[in-house]
Amino acid sequence: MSDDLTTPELESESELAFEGALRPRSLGEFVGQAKVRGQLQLLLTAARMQERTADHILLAGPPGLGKTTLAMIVANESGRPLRLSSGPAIQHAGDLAALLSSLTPGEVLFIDEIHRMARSAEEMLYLAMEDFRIDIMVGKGAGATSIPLDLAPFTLVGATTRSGLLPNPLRDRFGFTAHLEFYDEKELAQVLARAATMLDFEVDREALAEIAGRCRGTPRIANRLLRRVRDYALVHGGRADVEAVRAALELYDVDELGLDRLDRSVMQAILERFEGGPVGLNTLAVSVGEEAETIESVVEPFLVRIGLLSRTPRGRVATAAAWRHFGMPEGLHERLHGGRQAVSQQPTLMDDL
Ligand SMILES: Nc1ncnc2c1ncn2[C@@H]1O[C@H](COP(=O)(O)OP(=O)(O)OP(=O)(O)O)[C@@H](O)[C@H]1O
Ligand SMILES: [Mg+2]
Repeated sequence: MSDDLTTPELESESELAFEGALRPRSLGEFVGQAKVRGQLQLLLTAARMQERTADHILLAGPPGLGKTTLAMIVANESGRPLRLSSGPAIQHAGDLAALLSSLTPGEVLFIDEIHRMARSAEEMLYLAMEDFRIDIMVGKGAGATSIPLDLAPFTLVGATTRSGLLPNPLRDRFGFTAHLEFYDEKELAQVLARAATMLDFEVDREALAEIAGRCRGTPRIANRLLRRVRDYALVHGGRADVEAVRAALELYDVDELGLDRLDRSVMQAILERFEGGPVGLNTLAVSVGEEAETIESVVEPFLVRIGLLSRTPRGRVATAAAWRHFGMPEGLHERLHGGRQAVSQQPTLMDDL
């Protein structure tokens, strides 16, 4: 399904195993994010020189950009064991107390989706991060007492796709926050070249560039598309060249901008049925037969990012780039909007096309 190919979230167990095999294991192998890599390198080196645990690290950014990978690299590079947990698994302060009190000195604790942890646990975590100490409540009501418990020093690595949802006191207790950015096409081509080598899959350089342009700035999608192209080359027995990439991805409804079927039907609805907009979210959702929530959180962010759509107070509006990409007659657009002024004039990725 095309939807599966282009969602940035992890799709299945088999994908998890596939990703595990391709994950870079050191900062040196990690492609792109030069700024974050430099910052982490410094932080880890300083900790090593002073023989202490590294500061707590928050990794923030959209799905599939390398947060889990970096957490593993932090443990690897500092030569410490890694303990994995996640926000949804910490539903009570007691869950966190059990986890924290079982850490060995210097361990790296990774809490994925940290914004989904229970409130009561968050408060316990503040103290733990700051003083390596927690207070355990014993008993109930008037007879309740708190027993302080010292913890082994540890490094917390938190990951979140929604850093805005983290309470400030928690955010402030991280010594360093890494904001991961979408990757450019050159970096994605490097991610792909590395993965192809590891998979022992021979693929033309131009073919890699062609895939890189279609993976929405996201290494996870890059690796996933590479897998489909590999299938295609295997079944059709030809070279893994640009033609094979085009044919394979056309089969899966991923176009040259990385748009999938739903992205296209949203854009086409705005252009064809609502004459380019503005159109309200709910009207739009009904017209393509999708939940408004899906359109808003899954479809629109990418369309906005690549400059096909703008969200205005009056509703969703197609940009000039959208009219060009979908091949609407220029004249029609002009007639409807009285010239280009009516639409976003911000320079976008699309303007390079
Ligand atoms: N900088 C990179 N260089 C090479 N491969 C990468 C890079 N970043 C991510 N990848 C690959 O992309 C895949 C997804 O990365 P990862 O699981 O770290 O993303 P994530 O940010 O944790 O996503 P989520 O928010 O869904 O948990 C991994 O298999 C990894 O191999
Ligand atoms: Mg992850």
